[in-house]
Amino acid sequence: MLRVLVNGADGRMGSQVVKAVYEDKELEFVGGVSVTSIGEDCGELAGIGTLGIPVREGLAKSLEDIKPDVVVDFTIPKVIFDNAKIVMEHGIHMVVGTTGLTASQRTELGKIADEHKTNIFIAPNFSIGAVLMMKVSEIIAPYMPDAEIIELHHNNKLDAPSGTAILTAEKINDARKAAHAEAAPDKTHESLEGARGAKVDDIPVHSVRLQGYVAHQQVLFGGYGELLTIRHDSLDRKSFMPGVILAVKKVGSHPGLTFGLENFL
Ligand SMILES: NC(=O)C1=CN([C@@H]2O[C@H](COP(=O)(O)OP(=O)(O)OC[C@H]3O[C@@H](n4cnc5c(N)ncnc54)[C@H](OP(=O)(O)O)[C@@H]3O)[C@@H](O)[C@H]2O)C=CC1
Ligand SMILES: O=C(O)C1=N[C@H](C(=O)O)C[C@H](O)C1
Repeated sequence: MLRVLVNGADGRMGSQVVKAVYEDKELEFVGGVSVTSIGEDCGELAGIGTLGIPVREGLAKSLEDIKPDVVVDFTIPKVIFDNAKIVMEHGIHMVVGTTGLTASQRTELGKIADEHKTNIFIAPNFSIGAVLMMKVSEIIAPYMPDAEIIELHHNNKLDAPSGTAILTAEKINDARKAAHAEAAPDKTHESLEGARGAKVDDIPVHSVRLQGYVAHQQVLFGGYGELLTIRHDSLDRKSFMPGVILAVKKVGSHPGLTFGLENFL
């Protein structure tokens, strides 16, 4: 049995992960940590006890007390780098779903993993449909290099653009560069700043935040007299759980840093 601790256990994603770990016969849920609460062996999922200590200290203390095999983190972009560092310094494997890590932070975390002979897996999106949306976009990009991304999320999301949109744009950019394919120049002058979205590389990304959405993305490719649109919708956070559970089971056998769920499929 792999012993799993969930950081951000009472969040929208963390609470789903707690349930998914509970329900898996090969995994043991050994504790949950969040800002307001920290506890061991949450018999009743909602009843995590409070220690009343700062969350950073709370994470370190729970690692020392509980000694999990794997920590899954779904917290907030501001703290994820520190969280991952603390976990790996304790020699524990880490699965990161929290968005916001830059490429250089990921590289640094990879080095820390190597130093401590522990493994870290990071994925901006754990849903199979989103992974396929990115894969298909990579395949299309050399043939239709003009692309824009619209990502649509619930209004409580803290970051924009989404981690998925950034990774999709990077993959499209890499694929069109490798094929020496170029997008048409953008001739538009913005009379209102931001009208053309944010640019990841040269790819415009538009972020929508509205109550009612969960997690959605459209990748729009334009061609000569034609359009191709790829759309993915996560309608329920359960869509991320098979990917999270797979990562928890595989992280121990993949040394150092692994980035992206496609590496485990
Ligand atoms: N990779 C993927 O497939 C997915 C990634 N995400 C990403 O996961 C992250 C979490 O999303 P979501 O569950 O919706 O967010 P929530 O706001 O619902 O949950 C955040 C959790 O983090 C805790 N938290 C808040 N501040 C801190 C802090 N300073 N230190 C430690 N923990 C803290 C909260 O504790 P408390 O409740 O006590 O305040 C809560 O448990 C986001 O970055 C999001 O983009 C989301 C969906 C899928
Ligand atoms: O905050 C969310 O909800 C999500 N965040 C991830 C992202 O930023 O890409 C994954 C998914 O889109 C849901």
